Amino acid sequence: MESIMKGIRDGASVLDMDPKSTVGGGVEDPYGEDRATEDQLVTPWTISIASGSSLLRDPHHNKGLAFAEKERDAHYLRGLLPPIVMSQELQEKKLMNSIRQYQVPLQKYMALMDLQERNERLFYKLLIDNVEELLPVVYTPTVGEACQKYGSIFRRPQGLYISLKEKGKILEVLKNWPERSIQVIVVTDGERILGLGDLGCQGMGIPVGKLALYTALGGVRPSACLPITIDVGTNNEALLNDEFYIGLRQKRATGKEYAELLEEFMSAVKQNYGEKIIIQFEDFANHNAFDLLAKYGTSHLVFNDDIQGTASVVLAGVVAALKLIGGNLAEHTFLFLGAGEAGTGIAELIALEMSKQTKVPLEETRKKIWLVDSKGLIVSSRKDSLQHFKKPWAHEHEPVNNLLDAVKAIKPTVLIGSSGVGRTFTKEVIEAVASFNEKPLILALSNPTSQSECTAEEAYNWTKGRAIFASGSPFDPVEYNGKVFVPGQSNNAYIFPGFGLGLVISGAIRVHDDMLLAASEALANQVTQENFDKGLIYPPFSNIRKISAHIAANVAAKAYELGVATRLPRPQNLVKYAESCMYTPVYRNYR
Ligand SMILES: O=C([O-])CC(=O)C(=O)O
Ligand SMILES: [Mg+2]
Repeated sequence: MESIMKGIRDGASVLDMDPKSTVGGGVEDPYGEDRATEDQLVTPWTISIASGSSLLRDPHHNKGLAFAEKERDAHYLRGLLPPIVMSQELQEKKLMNSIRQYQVPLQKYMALMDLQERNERLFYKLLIDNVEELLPVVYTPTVGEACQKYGSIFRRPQGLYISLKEKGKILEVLKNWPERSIQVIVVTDGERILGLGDLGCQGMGIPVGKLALYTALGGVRPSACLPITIDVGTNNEALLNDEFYIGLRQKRATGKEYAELLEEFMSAVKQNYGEKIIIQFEDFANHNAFDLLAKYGTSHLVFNDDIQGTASVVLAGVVAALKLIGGNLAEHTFLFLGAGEAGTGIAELIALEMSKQTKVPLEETRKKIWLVDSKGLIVSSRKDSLQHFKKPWAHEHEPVNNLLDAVKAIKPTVLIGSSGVGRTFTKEVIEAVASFNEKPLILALSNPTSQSECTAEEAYNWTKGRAIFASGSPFDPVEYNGKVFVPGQSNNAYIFPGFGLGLVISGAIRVHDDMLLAASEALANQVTQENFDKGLIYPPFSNIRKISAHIAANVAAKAYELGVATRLPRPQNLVKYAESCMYTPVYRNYR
């Protein structure tokens, strides 16, 4: 009972098409009609999909009760559905009602994952229309808990698992994935999931969640997104002893064995998908993250979200915050707690921007930025024993062995937490920062909420309401002295979906630091006076698709300028073009 359906697989295909054409042409029809003419509808956009009960089980095409009478006739659905025909809007209302009944966030997460597997368009419609409410469910903090319990809540695979068992066969494994035209891969090896540590194979929740945002926030087609978890074992004893653990039951492979598997993976990906495939590294441990980025940054289109995405979002927040705290970027002094991927990545991008603004060499601008790690302030006398990514931050200073003393010695105007360790911005630390800043900028970036360096309430209380505060995971508004303070969310979710879209629409083949600066600039420009008046340094997520289009346009423009864009000719109006390419989850008509 196969029926041929002529139409676009899931709406606008972002790449390889003419924006004026309605076929794969990026222009989404708000009414879900495929208006293309018959002869435009030839392969590759003519597709064959299941009908009847298989159609109801195909999440890409299933519309549930929204199948119209004619569709029910044409696709053998008569009798398989109750008589009512329900609009997508009413389905959305019904699902939001039921999700709101759940008290436990993990139950909401599971309900949403079930929906994604049942009816993809409805899932994305919910996520897009209710982004502020649902982001904390499909993303941080709930996705962290989901990863911790992934074995127990596992129902169906949502991405590709590549373990040591697949060594020598990775290309074949990639070919097992049902979709062909992949544009973005998010890959993790599970060693540093948010600030929760080594969750091994159960890290899969992260690529799945990140890619859901690629679609909902950045408009990349769901069928172009591929979540991958590389399983080389785990050093997490609790997981190794958990009877429901889904990964390899062995200690992590390292050294040559690890490098060879990654090498095979990287070349198989390029061989299978070509050089324009985006590979986003996510939640690798420091010791692998920097090396992988350096090794593959010159041969592949790679992007490390924790180093580069986080850097770009924080730079945007800092630049926007200058409107509230005053001064130029180079006039500020930065102190970080945490000198890993996020800390050093952010520090470097801030130093780079300072250097561009002031024409002062990078080696000099770096001196405005100080980092504290588990052993204290990073200073030149520690240089020999430092990991390579910390060395640029080893400035001349006498040793200081804790954060509080470092705050007193350095007197930062901006305090940034990138440690992965919760509650490390103590009352003394925050009070010290507040003692020499009228408006201290405090960013507690570690995720999920349990790992945040301080809470929003602490930041406002301990600074007597003077802090400009943002955190990686969301906090509710706080009332202090009769005034309501709305904390911002400084999370790479603002950046990577639009950044990726920018790479896709320009056909970029490499990521360059200037593209990260371009993304930051676009995001900072989206903060309105109304946002500033509320003390916000980021625009609300409710506008994220517009924000992503602006980020994409700025990134694409930079890719053209740098000569790494392959999609020619360059579209004139890149913002409009980006918008026109974005996937929308409105149901298609199958008639
Ligand atoms: O996933 C997030 O919320 C941000 C991020 O990349 C991380 O914390 O590793
Ligand atoms: Mg991450």
